[in-house]
Amino acid sequence: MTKFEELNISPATLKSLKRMGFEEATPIQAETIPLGLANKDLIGQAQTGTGKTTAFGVPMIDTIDYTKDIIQGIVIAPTRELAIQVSEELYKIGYGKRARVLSIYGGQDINRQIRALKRPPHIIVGTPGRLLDHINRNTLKLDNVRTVILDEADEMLNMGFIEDIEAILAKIPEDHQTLLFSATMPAPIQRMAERFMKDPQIVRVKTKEVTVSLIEQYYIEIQEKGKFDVLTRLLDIQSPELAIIFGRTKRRVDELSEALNLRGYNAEGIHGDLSQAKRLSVLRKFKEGSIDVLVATDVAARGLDISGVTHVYNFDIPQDPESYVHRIGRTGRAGKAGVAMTFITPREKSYLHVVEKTTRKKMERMEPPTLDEALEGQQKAAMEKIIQTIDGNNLSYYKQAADELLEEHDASTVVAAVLKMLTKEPDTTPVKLTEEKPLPVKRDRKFDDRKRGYDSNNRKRTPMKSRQGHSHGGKRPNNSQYKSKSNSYK
Ligand SMILES: Nc1ncnc2c1ncn2[C@@H]1O[C@H](COP(=O)(O)OP(=O)(O)OP(=O)(O)O)[C@@H](O)[C@H]1O
Ligand SMILES: [Mg+2]
Repeated sequence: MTKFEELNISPATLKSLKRMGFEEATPIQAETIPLGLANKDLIGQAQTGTGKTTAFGVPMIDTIDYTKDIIQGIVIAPTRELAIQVSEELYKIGYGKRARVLSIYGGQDINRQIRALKRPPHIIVGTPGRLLDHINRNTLKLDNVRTVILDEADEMLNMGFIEDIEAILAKIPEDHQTLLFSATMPAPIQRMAERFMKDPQIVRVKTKEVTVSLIEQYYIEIQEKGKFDVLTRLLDIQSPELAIIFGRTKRRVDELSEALNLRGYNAEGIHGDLSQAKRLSVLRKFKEGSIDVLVATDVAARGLDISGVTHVYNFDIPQDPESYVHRIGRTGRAGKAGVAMTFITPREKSYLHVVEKTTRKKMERMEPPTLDEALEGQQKAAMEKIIQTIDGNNLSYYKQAADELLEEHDASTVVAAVLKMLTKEPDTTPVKLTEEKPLPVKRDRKFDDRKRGYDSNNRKRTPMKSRQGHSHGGKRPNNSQYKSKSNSYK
């Protein structure tokens, strides 16, 4: 492990990092911070949740001239929520230096942004479209920018933002430094990226696997029709602290979150058709834990860092393997463990293989839990609740009533009744879920799948042809498989 003190970081920034509670640099930080400080162009690839934001944030913060109120650094990110999150992290890293960081993104009042830009920040963080909008209105001047960061670079290039990015880069002086970061960097995208870099250093943290080893990965082969009941059983058995469920389309996300609410789960959806205010409020509630299930399209797949996400469910398998890597990477962050479950319809089996080939890791097959197993899981959760309440040791007020009950019934009957009350029995409230058509059968990965059909929010995948098949035997779930372990950076 490398100490931040060994990396040539300024004392003010070292202090900020301490304040953030970071003790040692993660491998990607140890490798890229010195290169970034030495003004090198670089491509940094490391697994999800391993601290890439700080890896690019520290050199950016430490190479700015704070005597000047001009924009010297720009970070481009694919989604609004990510732009906000990155700007917050940069603010924390730059706290010691009193760095001023501003995020500008679509869906927010442009006049407010224009007013904020009147006193230029040191660093601007934004989404490509809105940045370009300001450039075209002449409200954003980038002539003094010397560091450009593309976070989730592969996603932005893949999503067809290359022209926007090139138009932004055209407004920045030639001799700027460019840093690209992502957990995934497919070769064709990397070649495309290198077009606008100078002799980039490529830093790949050497690990066997693309995904984080602390994430247990399972798949369940299941017919489209059976997905929802199995999902609710899994939620009951696994009782995640916070869970993210990814669906393929916006309609899917709406229907799923409504269905989950009907069955008594505390869920809300997030996707690109919601107002920005709604997107932010859903995310805030999820972070605070006032909702514990977030249903999302891939708009939430990249970069978002929400502590407490113990489980990720791919209700629909993603269309490309990179998306899988990022989706499941919303759990298992910063040394914590996580569980990822992926539903695969028999027709979509080929996608499983494509994902496994890319991640170089096999997902473990799991049989859908039965109703009995779900009930057992519920009972176990109820028992845990009772034990926690006993440990809380605040029971004196209830003792007399307890003694009265015990005079008339034996102890095990009383406890059984309490368990029954605390157990959520199977709920068969009807829900509406439009069947999603399976993805087209995939033979090999040739990048033809890259021409994805995005809507105006650059999110929606083109719906494809459909068929269903059969499922067969495999491993049965048991509760121990579902538990997350906690761990720290080694
Ligand atoms: N040196 C460190 N020590 C401890 N925690 C850290 C350190 N660096 C970053 N973290 C924390 O790790 C978490 C993940 O960081 P970050 O979001 O930068 O990951 P990432 O590599 O960008 O992931 P993704 O690929 O999903 O975008 C954050 O909560 C961050 O605060
Ligand atoms: Mg990141």
